[in-house]
Amino acid sequence: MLEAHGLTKCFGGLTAVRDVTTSFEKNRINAIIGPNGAGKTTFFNLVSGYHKPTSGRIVFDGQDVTGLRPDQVAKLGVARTFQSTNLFDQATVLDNLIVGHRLRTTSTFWDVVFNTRRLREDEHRCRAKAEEVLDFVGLSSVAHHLAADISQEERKRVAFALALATDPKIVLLDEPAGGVNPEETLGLAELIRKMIRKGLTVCLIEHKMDMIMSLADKIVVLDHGEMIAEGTPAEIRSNQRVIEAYLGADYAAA
Ligand SMILES: Nc1ncnc2c1ncn2[C@@H]1O[C@H](COP(=O)(O)OP(=O)(O)OP(=O)(O)O)[C@@H](O)[C@H]1O
Repeated sequence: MLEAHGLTKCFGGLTAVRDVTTSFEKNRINAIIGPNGAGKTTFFNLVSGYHKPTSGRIVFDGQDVTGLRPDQVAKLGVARTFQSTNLFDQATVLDNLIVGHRLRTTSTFWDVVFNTRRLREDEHRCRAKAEEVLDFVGLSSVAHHLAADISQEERKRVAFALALATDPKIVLLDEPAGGVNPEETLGLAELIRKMIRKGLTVCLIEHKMDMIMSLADKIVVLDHGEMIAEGTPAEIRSNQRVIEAYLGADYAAA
């Protein structure tokens, strides 16, 4: 569903992603792991159009999307979350979702001035979508709370909801369980499984190895921008190079 072919990104003299070729299958949970600075977020930035690759190609759903803008990539069905979720803290959770969705509707300034039927229909659609995705991520009960008042774990769920509101085919999650406790991490892992049951494809970056090892169908390991391994969790945890570069002896297969 998503393929990288010889993907490379240089920032001046630094090669953040170097000649990465891999693919992520439809309706699977894929993970990218590796030490800090390995190039994981840069890989997401390339795939979602935020950075243009220095060389290489990206193919999504059979279509070459190399060099497309973020909005064009998003329209094709690629959604992403960020390590930290910026919300309008003085607006409710529901309003944050509605605003996120409103930016993608077709009504114009004049529709607002004349309160046209198109505007009212757009508003209705946005609200319905916001309520649907908040229900999906389990946040209906805090829909009317101010974003400033929700927990870190709830912010993570709002990030998922914002991504899901775009009706994506694949969701790229950048550290979805960063800064949340172990019990909440299990809850977020369950939510990711629910996304798969809904037919979505997921690719996540995460440092929480227990979560990744129990969740991922496929793991790609980056180190200094290079892909040093790819495979199932069992293959990755017994890979000597990965153990040395990142996992340490704790995760070596018994
Ligand atoms: N916009 C940029 N300009 C210059 N250098 C950058 C830029 N973005 C990333 N880098 C550099 O590219 C390298 C890879 O960074 P990246 O953020 O992709 O790593 P990462 O694996 O996501 O790390 P972490 O786990 O800490 O989030 C780092 O050396 C980083 O400083």
